[in-house]
Amino acid sequence: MAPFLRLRTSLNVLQGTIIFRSRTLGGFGRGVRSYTAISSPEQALLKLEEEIRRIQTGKLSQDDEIVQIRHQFDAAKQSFLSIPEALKGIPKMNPEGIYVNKNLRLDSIQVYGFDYDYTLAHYSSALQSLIYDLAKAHMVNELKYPEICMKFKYDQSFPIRGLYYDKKNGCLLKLDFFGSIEPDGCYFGRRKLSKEEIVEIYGTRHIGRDQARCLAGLMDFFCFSEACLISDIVQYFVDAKLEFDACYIYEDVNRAIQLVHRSGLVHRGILSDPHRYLVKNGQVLRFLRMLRDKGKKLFLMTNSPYYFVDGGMRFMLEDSIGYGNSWRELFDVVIAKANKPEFYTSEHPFRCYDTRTDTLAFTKVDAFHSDKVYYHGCLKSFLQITKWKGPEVIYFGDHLFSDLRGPSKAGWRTAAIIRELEHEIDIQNEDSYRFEQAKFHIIQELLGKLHATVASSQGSKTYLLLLDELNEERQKARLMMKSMFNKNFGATFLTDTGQESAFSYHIHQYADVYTSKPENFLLYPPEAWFHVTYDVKIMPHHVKVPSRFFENR
Ligand SMILES: Nc1nc2c(ncn2[C@@H]2O[C@H](COP(=O)(O)O)[C@@H](O)[C@H]2O)c(=O)[nH]1
Ligand SMILES: [Mg+2]
Repeated sequence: MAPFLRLRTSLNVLQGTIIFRSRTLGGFGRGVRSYTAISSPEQALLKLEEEIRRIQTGKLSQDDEIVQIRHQFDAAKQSFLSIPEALKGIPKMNPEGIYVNKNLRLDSIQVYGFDYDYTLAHYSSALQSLIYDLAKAHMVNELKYPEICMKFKYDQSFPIRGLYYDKKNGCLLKLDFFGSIEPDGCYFGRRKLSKEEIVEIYGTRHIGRDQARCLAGLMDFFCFSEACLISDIVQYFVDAKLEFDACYIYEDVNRAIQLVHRSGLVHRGILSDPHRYLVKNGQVLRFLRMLRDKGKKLFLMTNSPYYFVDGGMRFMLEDSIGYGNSWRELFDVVIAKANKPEFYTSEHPFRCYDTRTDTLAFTKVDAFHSDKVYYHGCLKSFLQITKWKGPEVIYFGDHLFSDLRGPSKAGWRTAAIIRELEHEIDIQNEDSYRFEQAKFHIIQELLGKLHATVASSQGSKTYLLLLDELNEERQKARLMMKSMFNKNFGATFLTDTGQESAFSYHIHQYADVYTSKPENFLLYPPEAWFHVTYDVKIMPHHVKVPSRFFENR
C-alpha cells in the first residue's frame, strides 16, 4: 500500500500546480462554460486566489463548491495527458516475492508439508482443455446433452481463479472483498450482464447470506475447465431458446468433471503425454534438497493417486543434474488419496499402500516409514503418529479450501501457492497500470467531494453535468485497469477499481504467506523472519506513516 500513499501525495501536489495551468487555458474538455470563461491568465489567477480565500474562510457557496470541483477535474484531466515522472519512481514489487499476512519465523518451522498438483507440479493450459474435452464428451455420451456440444472448445482467456457459480440464477460471478458483485464481473453464459440486469436478479450488488448458500466456489486451476464448460452450456441453452434450470447444469457439469478425475482419465491422459501437460522444474528439487540438508522433516500430502504422483515427479525431476536418487528419498512421509479437505475433520484411518500390487494392507498404521506410501487418513491420526506440533509445521498448497483453510484452522502455518501472482504483479508494476489507478483515485476523490455538496445543489444542471463526466472518466479508468488483466473478469487479486477481491479476502484469511511457487523460498535465507509490512491497510481509517519521513535524518 505504501506506493499508493506516496503516489497520492505526489499527485495532490501535482494537482495543485496544474489547477493554475488549466485555469489559464480557460478550462479543458467539454466546451467553455460560463464559470470557466476567463479572459486572461491574470484574471484567472485573481479569481482562483479569491476562491482559495473563500475556501479558507469557509465562505464557499454550494455553486462555488461545484465550480471548484469542476476546475480540479479539468486540471486533473490535463495531468492525465501523460504519465507523471513521480509515478515512474514508485518502487516495483517482486513477482517472485513472498508476501506476508501473518508473521512467520522460518527458524521455528521444523516440518514442511506439500500438496502435489499445482503446488509441486505445475501444468500447461493444455490440461484444462483435456479436462474440458473429457467432461464434455461425458455430458454428450452419458448424460445425453446435444451432439453439438462436442464442438465446444475450452477458452483459456475466459475464466480466472476465485469465481463463483450461482446455481440458482446461472450466473458466473466475481465478488469483491466485501462479497459484492463486481459491476463488470457477472456473466450469464458468455454474456456480461449490465448493472441493471444484476440489480434485477440480485436486488443489490451485495450477496446476502441466503444467496451465498447457492454459490459454488471455483477456487483452483482445475476449476477453470468447469467454469468454462458451465458457461458454454448455459450459453447454448440461451441461444437455442431452451428452458433450463441453472442448478441442473451445475450438477451435470460437476458430475462429469468429478468423473474424469475419479476415473483416472485425467491422470492417465497426463502421463501418456507428460511433455504436453507437465512443466519440468529442477528448482523445486533444489528447494526440497536444501530443506533436507537443513535437517527439516518433509511430507507430501495429495488427493491424487500414488502412481500419478510418482510418474509426474519422475518426469519433472529426471533431468536435474546430480540427482541420482529417487524423489521418494526427499520425503519422510508420503500420503496419497488424502481426501482433503475432509482429511482435516474426519476420523478416517491411514492404510498402507502396496505400490507393486496396487492394494491396501489390512494392518493398523501406527508409525510412518519413509519407504512406504500411505492412503487416506486424517489429521487427528497424523498428529498422533508424528507428534508434530501445529506451529512447527508449514503446509504449502494451491487450493483455498483443501490446502489452506483446514491446516490454518488446525494451527499449522500455511503458504499459498498462486501462480497467477507473478503475472499480476508484473502488470501492477507497469507505469500504465499505476497511471490508471492514480486517475481512478483522483476521480473517486472528486466524486466524493461532489457528493458531499449539500443536497439542494444536487439537482442543478452544473452538478449533473459534472457528475456524468466524472462517472464516465472513472468508468474509463476502471475498464482500462481491468483490460490489462483478464478481459472478462479482470485480476484475480483485485477488483476493477484496484481494491481486494473476495479471493484476496480468503487468501488473507487462510494463508500466512503467499507466493507464486514454492522455490521462491530459495530467494530468502532458510531462517528468515517474515513480517507483515507496516503499510498493509484494510480499514480506510487506518493511517500508516511511511518510513520515507525519516529518510533524510
Ligand atoms: N473428484 C475430484 N477430483 C478433483 C477435482 N479437481 C481436482 N481433482 C483431483 O484432485 C487431485 C488434486 O490433488 P492435490 O495434489 O492438489 O491434492 C488431482 O488428482 C485432481 O485430479 C474435482 O473437482 N473432483
Ligand atoms: Mg493442489
